[in-house]
Amino acid sequence: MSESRPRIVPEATVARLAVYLRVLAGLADGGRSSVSSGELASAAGVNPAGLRKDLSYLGPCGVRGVGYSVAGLRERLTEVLGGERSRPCVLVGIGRLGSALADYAGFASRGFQFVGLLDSDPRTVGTEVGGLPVHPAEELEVVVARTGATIGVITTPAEVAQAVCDRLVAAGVRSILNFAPVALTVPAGVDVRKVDLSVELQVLAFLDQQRDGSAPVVTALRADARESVR
Ligand SMILES: NC(=O)c1ccc[n+]([C@@H]2O[C@H](COP(=O)([O-])OP(=O)(O)OC[C@H]3O[C@@H](n4cnc5c(N)ncnc54)[C@H](O)[C@@H]3O)[C@@H](O)[C@H]2O)c1
Repeated sequence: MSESRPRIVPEATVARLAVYLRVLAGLADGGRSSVSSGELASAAGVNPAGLRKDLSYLGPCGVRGVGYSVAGLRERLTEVLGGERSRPCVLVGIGRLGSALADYAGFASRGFQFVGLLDSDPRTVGTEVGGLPVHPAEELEVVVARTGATIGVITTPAEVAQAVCDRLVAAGVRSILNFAPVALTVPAGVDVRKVDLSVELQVLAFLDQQRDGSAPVVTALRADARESVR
């Protein structure tokens, strides 16, 4: 009985599955029909054993000696990651970063559609970014209810991010992507992912230091630890 229970996919694996999907989309655009595990692993920046372990969550999908069908694996990953459904997102804080995100067309092609933009600055409210009008921040609950947004993206200053998050959650949003440099507190049942480019840069700086032998205390990270920071 226990064999039929679905395996829980760890969050770090989900993030890597999304990277494989992006790599496969690029290969498909280039007209490729198959890819070896070595090539896919290298393009995704992981080791082949890690790739095979990650893909084992999808069930059988590769053919020994042939590799993976680009279309087949892409379809399976899309299905598992829920990318077939369009996900409506609201974006709060339409400043420099928020405007750049709202104006980026690449999210829609991956199934993430901005459906509502909100800002508290009267100079920004009423302007259009990426073809959408910016609504006053007070309308957050109305916009979430009207659009059925399921993901809230926060690009406000850190001081107000928790309050914005609380309002998104109270309005029924269960997935938050936070760019503000603050750890948000959310009730059980709500998922928060934090994006922090400075952490990524710090990791790169450390790996660079380690490569040239000037890392001060930790001289080597275990291979699996290196894997988990990617
Ligand atoms: N995660 C990263 O790697 C990364 C990179 C750059 C910036 N940031 C963070 O992203 C956030 C935005 O940065 P920015 O440079 O775009 O700032 P910005 O000042 O240009 O934009 C912030 C916007 O939020 C709006 N705002 C303020 N309070 C609000 C509220 N209560 N409700 C709705 N809107 C509100 C402001 O009017 C402004 O338009 C900051 O927290 C910054 O630290 C993160």
